[in-house]
Order: sequence, then C-alpha cells, then structure tokens
Amino acid sequence: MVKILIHGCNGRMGQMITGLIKEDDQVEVAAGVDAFTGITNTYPVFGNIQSCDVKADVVIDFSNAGAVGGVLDYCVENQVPVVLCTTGLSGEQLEKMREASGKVAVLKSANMSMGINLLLKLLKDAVKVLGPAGYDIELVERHHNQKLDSPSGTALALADSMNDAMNHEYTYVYDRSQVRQKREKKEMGISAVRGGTIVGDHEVIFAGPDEVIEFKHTAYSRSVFGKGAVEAAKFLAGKPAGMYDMSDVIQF
Ligand SMILES: NC(=O)C1=CN([C@@H]2O[C@H](COP(=O)(O)OP(=O)(O)OC[C@H]3O[C@@H](n4cnc5c(N)ncnc54)[C@H](OP(=O)(O)O)[C@@H]3O)[C@@H](O)[C@H]2O)C=CC1
Ligand SMILES: O=C(O)C1=N[C@H](C(=O)O)C[C@H](O)C1
Repeated sequence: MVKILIHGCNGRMGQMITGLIKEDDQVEVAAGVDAFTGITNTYPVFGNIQSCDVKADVVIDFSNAGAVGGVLDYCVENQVPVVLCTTGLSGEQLEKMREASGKVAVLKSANMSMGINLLLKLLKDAVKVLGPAGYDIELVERHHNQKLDSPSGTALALADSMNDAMNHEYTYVYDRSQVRQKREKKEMGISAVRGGTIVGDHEVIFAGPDEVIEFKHTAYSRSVFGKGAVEAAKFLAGKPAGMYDMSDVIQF
C-alpha cells in the first residue's frame, strides 16, 4: 500500500484526488496539508507542511507556486519523493526544484492527463514538418475564472516541447494585443482565456498558406489530471533521487 501525503488537499484537485484514492486499493491518504481548513476529511490535515508529523511514501502537490519551496524543503529533509503538479513556478522556484532533485525523486508535470502527454509527443513530429514549411504556430488555452497563473503550465509545456524539437529557434509572444507590429516567422503566439468553470482546453494551431491544421485537447473533468497524479505517485514511491516526468509513467 502506497501512503500519500496530499499537499493542497482541500483545493479542487486535492479533493478530486481524495475521491480517486478511496476507490483504489493500492494507495491510501496518510495525511493532507492545506491552508484552508473549512473541509472535514477522513484523514489528518495540517495547516502547513512543516507541522506535518505523519510519515508518507510520496507527496502529491497541487497547491500554489508560493508554497512549493516549503514542499521541496520538507521532501528533501524527510527523504520523501514528490509529484509536483502545481504550475506557474518562477525561474527561482524551478532552480530550487532542480537542486532538490539531486537529493530526492521529483516528478514534475504541468499536465497529468494521457491526452496532453500524447500531444507533447505528437507535436514534436508535427513541428518538424510544418515549421520548416513556414506554418505559423499559435497556442490558445482556456481555463476557469479561479486560475491564478497565465498562460497555463500546459501551454508553456506544449510550446517548449515544439521548441525543443526545433533547437529553440522560436520566441514566445504572449497575448498579442499588446504587440504593435506584424508577426515574425519564428514566433509562437500564446494566448489565455479565463471564464466560468472551464476545466482546461488547449489548442495548437498551425496556419499555413491556404490551410490550417489544429490539435485540440479538452478536459471535461479534473479526474484526467487526478488519475495521472495517482499513477505518478505509485511510480515514484521508492525511486532514487532525480528528475522524472510523465513520459516515465505513461509509455506510448
Ligand atoms: N499538473 C496538472 O495536471 C494540474 C495542475 N494544476 C495546478 O495545480 C494547482 C492547484 O490547482 P487547484 O486545485 O485548481 O487550486 P485550488 O486553489 O483549488 O487548490 C489549492 C489549495 O492549496 C492551498 N494552499 C495554497 N497555499 C498553500 C500553502 N502555503 N500551504 C498549504 N496549502 C496551500 C489552497 O488554500 P487557499 O484556498 O486557502 O489558498 C487551496 O486549498 C495550480 O497551480 C494548478 O494550475 C491543476 C490541475 C491539473
Ligand atoms: O489550473 C488549472 O485548473 C489547470 N492547470 C494546469 C495548467 O496550468 O496547465 C493544467 C490544467 O490545464 C488545469
């Protein structure tokens, strides 16, 4: 039985994972941590990770970029692997994560769903054909009105996946309305929409002469992220220090 500590247990994703773990007899929640205490859980909940004295095999973090430093310190100190799902991390926070991965196992992914992870792979092939053929690349993402970061971590991961395949030739242009000049060839435009309860939509548009090719992923429920996070936790428990990602968990 893999014992999981959910960091951000009372948030949208924390509650989704709580439900998924109940249905899975290979995992259990050892404890939760959340700044918000207005929910009663069947497991012990701590107000911050430093005060948590319950042992776990792995941490799943869906919280807030500002909280990730504390999670990494806890995981290094207690030698607990961590599945980092929180997005919007700064350069400094990412550097801290890389340092921590020298001492403990860290799996980071901006999107735990099967669909987006397949798309990350497919886009590498698409861009190698369509980029040199002169197709312009634009990404549009849509999320609910409570989301803190923009663009989404997934939009950046999709762009990075294509840019990695193209030797980092492209620069990113965010929300084009502020840019008062014509589009350059080696740009990827990234635009964010926020509204209502949209779970998460990502579109990658390749616009060429007289034709457009679009890749689109729509999440209809947070369960697609939650299931991936639980599988990642099972995979990561007991793993040696290092950086991991969802391509280690889902093999296509
Ligand atoms: N990788 C993936 O597949 C996915 C990633 N995400 C990312 O996960 C993160 C969480 O998303 P979501 O669940 O929707 O967000 P929520 O705001 O619903 O949940 C986050 C929870 O973490 C709590 N929290 C914030 N700061 C701390 C802290 N310092 N210590 C303990 N708890 C804290 C919040 O409390 P309070 O409300 O009091 O601040 C809240 O209850 C976001 O960054 C989101 O982008 C989301 C979905 C999928
Ligand atoms: O905040 C969210 O809700 C989501 N965040 C992730 C992101 O920033 O990419 C993943 C998913 O799209 C939902």
